[in-house]
Amino acid sequence: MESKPLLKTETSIKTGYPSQEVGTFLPFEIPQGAFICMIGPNGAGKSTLLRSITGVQPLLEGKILLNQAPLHTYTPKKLAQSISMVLTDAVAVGNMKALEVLAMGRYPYTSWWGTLKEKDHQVIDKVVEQLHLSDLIHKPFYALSDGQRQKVMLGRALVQDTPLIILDEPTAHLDMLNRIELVRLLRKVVKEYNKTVLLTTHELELALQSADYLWLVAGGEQNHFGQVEELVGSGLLERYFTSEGVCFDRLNGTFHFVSGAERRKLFFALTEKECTPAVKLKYTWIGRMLSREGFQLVNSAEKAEVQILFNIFGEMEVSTTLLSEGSKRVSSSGELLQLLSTIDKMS
Ligand SMILES: Nc1ncnc2c1ncn2[C@@H]1O[C@H](COP(=O)(O)OP(=O)(O)OP(=O)(O)O)[C@@H](O)[C@H]1O
Repeated sequence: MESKPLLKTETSIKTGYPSQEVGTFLPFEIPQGAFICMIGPNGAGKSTLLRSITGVQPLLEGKILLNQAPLHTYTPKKLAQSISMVLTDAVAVGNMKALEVLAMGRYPYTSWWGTLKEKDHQVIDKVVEQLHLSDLIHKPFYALSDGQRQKVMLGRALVQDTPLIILDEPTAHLDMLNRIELVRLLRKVVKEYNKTVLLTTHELELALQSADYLWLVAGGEQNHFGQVEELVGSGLLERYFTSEGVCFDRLNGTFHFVSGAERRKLFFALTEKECTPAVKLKYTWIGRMLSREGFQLVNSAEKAEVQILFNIFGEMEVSTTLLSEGSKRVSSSGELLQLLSTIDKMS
């Protein structure tokens, strides 16, 4: 049996401010137990939509239902028991210990005095165990690293024990390993505890690899919500990001950033089909680097202004009529980029 949606709209909604309309969103349904990544360019309206979903910014049109009830009918306490928010900005908590920051997550359940009961301590202890926070909780919050703080803030959201957890750019200050660790943790929260996690990110590949649903927020009417496979399959992602100066490789699920400046067409090929895996690997990654740098890789030498032949020793013969000597040999990606940049300046 289909479970009831956690969050839904019955009609289109409009987000924005009295001074400015920001976005229109077609009716959507967000299920319980889903991992959703919201992506889109700066200023497109992601934070505004999050503010509307958390009840901070009233909608200009339409209404959002949270567990079947309109959001505006929720008391602040009931809302805090339903939605938790993890912000990237530094939180002002003075000299508080990490444990005290965690415990703040229980405020929607405590009395006016904030006294914790047995049940509150049990919830906190469980989260400390789940997130392996025991080494951190007795340290002052300000003395933690960005990654450790992020983990404690996620812990606070879990302590708040809400069906919906919203995170605004949670990976912004994290290194690669901590980003992967955080995403793994969030997916665990979704799958094991049936929470719905909604986060904003500018890391498209990370979103594609981890999300069940994507929310593309491009502003105005250009907003789409759907399962990752649906959005990729329909070509929407490709169209959407091509216009943003990014090429999307549908098969690999990877993005190539296209530089604004027009760069040359290159024919980049292996001289021999049979070569060692190490040479193939170097060839593949140099090809990716060239795309990333904004060169257009074409599949025939006739269409290209520069030809780069990659031999079995990992060396590259760069030929173009623009070079006085006709061709030049380079062996590293750095040398290749330098030569291509020199060629760029030649016409
Ligand atoms: N309090 C406000 N009053 C009026 N307009 C606002 C307010 N806050 C944001 N805006 C405007 O709303 C639009 C959307 O901003 P929003 O912060 O939602 O974008 P965003 O997608 O979250 O951007 P980013 O990726 O840079 O965080 C922008 O044009 C912004 O200037």
